[in-house]
Amino acid sequence: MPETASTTRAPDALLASLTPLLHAWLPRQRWFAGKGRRVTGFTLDAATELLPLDGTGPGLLHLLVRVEQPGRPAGTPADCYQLLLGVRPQLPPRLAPALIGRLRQGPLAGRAVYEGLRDPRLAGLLYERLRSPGRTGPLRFHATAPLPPALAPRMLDAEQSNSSLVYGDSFILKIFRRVSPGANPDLELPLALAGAGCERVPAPVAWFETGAATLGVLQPYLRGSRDGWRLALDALADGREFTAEARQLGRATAEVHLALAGALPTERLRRDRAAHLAAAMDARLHAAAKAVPALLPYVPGLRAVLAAAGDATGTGPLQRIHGDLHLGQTLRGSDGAWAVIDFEGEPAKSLDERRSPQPPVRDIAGMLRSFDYAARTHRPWNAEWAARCRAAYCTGYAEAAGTDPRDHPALLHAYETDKAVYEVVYEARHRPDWLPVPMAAIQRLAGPR
Ligand SMILES: Nc1ncnc2c1ncn2[C@@H]1O[C@H](COP(=O)(O)OP(=O)(O)O)[C@@H](O)[C@H]1O
Ligand SMILES: O=P(O)(O)O[C@H]1O[C@H](CO)[C@@H](O[C@H]2O[C@H](CO)[C@@H](O)[C@H](O)[C@H]2O)[C@H](O)[C@H]1O
Repeated sequence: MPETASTTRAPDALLASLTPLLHAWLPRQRWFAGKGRRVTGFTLDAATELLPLDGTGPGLLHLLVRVEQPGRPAGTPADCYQLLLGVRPQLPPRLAPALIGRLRQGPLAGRAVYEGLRDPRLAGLLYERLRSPGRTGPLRFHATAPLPPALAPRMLDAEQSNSSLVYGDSFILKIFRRVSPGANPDLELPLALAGAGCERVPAPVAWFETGAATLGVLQPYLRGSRDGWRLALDALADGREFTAEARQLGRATAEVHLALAGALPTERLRRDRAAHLAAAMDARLHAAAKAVPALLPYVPGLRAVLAAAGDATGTGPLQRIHGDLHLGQTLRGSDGAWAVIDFEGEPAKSLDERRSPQPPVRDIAGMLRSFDYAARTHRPWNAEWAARCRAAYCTGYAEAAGTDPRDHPALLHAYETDKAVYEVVYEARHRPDWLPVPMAAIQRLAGPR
């Protein structure tokens, strides 16, 4: 498809009219990463009309908006978010829950602005755009193979860091919400794994980007699969073991690690790099204790545990990893095979940090924490259930990778601690009711005070 110049006219006037609506709506979105800090203003990086706004039918406006908030470290840009806004003269009743507000000024005054992804007509248009590679204004669309036409869209209602649309139960499109310059690992790693013939990860079939940042990825939808978190909770509720599944999951993790190490550059873990990793954990702990003072009494005990990462040399090379592995990032198909999804890494970390080679034990620690999470959210608490899952997972990993993470217990503890610290901040920001879950781990990992 030839390039179509669809950058919106009068972007400043448009932003001025949208500003009051965004002030009220954006901070309430689950995917808004700047929670707890005031929003002081917006600036536009790009505004693209994927469907004209001034017609009698719906318009689709693609925005990359920077959100100004106080407390940003000097020299770092404001966070940039991707928005897909529907604009209609009248909003049909079925779209009422998607309403963001009505424009009060400017040439489009009176029109309703709404979450465009909730409108099947606009979500369908986005899919059709992905089917025909090419450019629209600053947006570039790519596809690896021809895609079937006209698949009915539905937006997922999962509590997510991004937003996803399922098309006809055949494909799932993830729209990244906070976007940063650089290849998003959620496109980069699945593409590399597909190239390496690893079948544990759904291979991207289309994506769009700006040349600087990845904006969305379309992958096959694993119909009939269930995620590991749900399956683990069901097993707990039914009083069932989950060790066979955990062991298979350990194998799947090892296969993904081996494929990533084969497909992308690795680094030898030298003493200075290990010291740097330990210092970064220490810095994260201090930042976390500042953000969540409940951590403060545990800081001395936790620091001692984290220091072990400084002696990590001799535990294998650094490599690209998943970066935020937990049960919710795994899907078990009807054939019993595990798949791994969402290679974006921890949403709060910078893209550079998420793309840097890491010890694979970080992922293992993430999954071990997840078994603990599942057991902790179930009543009565069943610590032994989690311990058996954790052991089975490590056994499975060792069978496929040839190295057992339990051979380096101090390192494993350090990474579990780092993950639990991350979780404390994550829960305090996003789900305060869940804070006791990682705090229980913090108490255990910090040892007696
Ligand atoms: N390929 C897929 N097949 C089936 N379901 C999927 C697939 N990819 C993601 N999902 C579902 O979508 C949800 C959100 O996807 P995820 O990549 O974890 O997004 P986020 O980064 O926003 O958390 C997952 O919990 C999963 O249930
Ligand atoms: O899936 P995301 O990339 O959005 O990851 C974030 O949200 C997760 C919660 O949805 C969070 O995971 C934590 O809670 C899970 C249970 O809901 C648990 O299985 C994980 O072990 C625990 O870390 C994840 O940390 C966060 O980055």
